[in-house]
Amino acid sequence: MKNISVLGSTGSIGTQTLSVVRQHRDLFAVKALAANNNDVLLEQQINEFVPDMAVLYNKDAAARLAARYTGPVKILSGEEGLLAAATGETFDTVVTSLMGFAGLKPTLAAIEAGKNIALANKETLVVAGELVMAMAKKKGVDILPVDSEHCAIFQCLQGNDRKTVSKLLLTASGGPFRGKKINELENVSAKECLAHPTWSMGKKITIDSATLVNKGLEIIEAHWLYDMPYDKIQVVVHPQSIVHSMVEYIDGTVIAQLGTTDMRLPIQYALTYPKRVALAAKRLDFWHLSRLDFAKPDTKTFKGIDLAYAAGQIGGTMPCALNAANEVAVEAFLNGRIKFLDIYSIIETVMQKHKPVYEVSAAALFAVDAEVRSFAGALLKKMQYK
Ligand SMILES: NC(=O)C1=CN([C@@H]2O[C@H](COP(=O)(O)OP(=O)(O)OC[C@H]3O[C@@H](n4cnc5c(N)ncnc54)[C@H](OP(=O)(O)O)[C@@H]3O)[C@@H](O)[C@H]2O)C=CC1
Ligand SMILES: CC(=O)[C@@H](O)[C@H](O)COP(=O)(O)O
Ligand SMILES: [Mn+2]
Repeated sequence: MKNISVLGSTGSIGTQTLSVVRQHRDLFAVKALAANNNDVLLEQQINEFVPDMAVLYNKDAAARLAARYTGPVKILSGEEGLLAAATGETFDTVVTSLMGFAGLKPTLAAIEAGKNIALANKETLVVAGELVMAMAKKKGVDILPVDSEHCAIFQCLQGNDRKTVSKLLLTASGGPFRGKKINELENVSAKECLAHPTWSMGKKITIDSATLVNKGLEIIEAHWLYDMPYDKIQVVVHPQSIVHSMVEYIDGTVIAQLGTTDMRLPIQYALTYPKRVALAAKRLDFWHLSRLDFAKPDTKTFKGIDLAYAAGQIGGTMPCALNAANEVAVEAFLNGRIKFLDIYSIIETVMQKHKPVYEVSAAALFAVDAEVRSFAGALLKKMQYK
């Protein structure tokens, strides 16, 4: 039996993690749940899974829940609660399915407490990859990738000598605007951006897919997870999202992992590795799969990939600055305060201004994140349209 904590249980990855648990009550027990605001869904999850503790980061939401809940589960709130849900004694694995930089502190705390990490929160590795991987190694804990591309690569690497890898090939759907040119992107709406062609996901990552910043974040994530230099990580546009990623070896062999667009597959693999267990879900039907297409990404129009390569290669705290700028810009875009292409301008301006620090401690990262948010907030005031 694997005892798990799910941070971000009410979100896209969190709810799909619980769907995996529902299929395998004999394999998994949920010991902690954490979310931010959604007290109604969290209460349903508490009643269904009866964990030891449930956390709402937002104290008002936690107070709402505590006022009506009369059962046995301990209700906690705020950062203290979130850290308890990352480090509690009754679970050994933490699924980090929170969105954004908010995932860093609980992930570091979970690793420090010796928990294995099923990592969905890619921002953690983007901002603190070196720190997180070193800490995990020191503590002897596993960082198991949930992100579909990284889970695919993880599967393609099984049984082969890492020294014989020549290239990681990260596939990208290309997002809802694949094939469009800059002038066609100027006035796209948040609604159009949120219509991802192949995946159903939370809002922030869906906007990141439209800008291809998601693929940029995934390049940095792959760099740290697989200790791979940036010039050996290549992005390939694959609009069908069936090949989830590939590994090329020194003899020219390419191993790919294929599957449907169902995140329960990588979530489950991260939770059962090294075992594979059944998953009741749709299968690929190769008789009716008419084609698989591959192409070079248009990095001039969709600058997310090159911005991330630049941030990764500069190193130090530059990826942290890129991430904070992107989080501020995406939120502003979703709130109708800026236009789609402004997301790139905000990231570029922040990266031009940021002086990276190369002693990357957790404290340095929190300082950079706060500083960039404040600077990007000021930029927004100058450029917002309403
Ligand atoms: N969705 C997907 O298919 C994929 C997602 N990922 C990554 O997984 C992560 C989660 O994405 P996704 O599930 O789409 O995001 P969602 O926005 O759907 O869900 C985010 C979850 O995090 C919770 N949350 C946010 N902030 C806090 C906080 N401070 N404390 C506690 N809980 C918090 C939210 O709670 P509430 O509901 O109460 O607001 C919600 O449960 C991201 O890093 C994303 O990049 C990676 C690959 C695929
Ligand atoms: C499901 C998943 O892992 C997402 O990160 C997905 O890859 C997004 O699709 P894009 O390829 O459009 O970024
Ligand atoms: Mn992905």
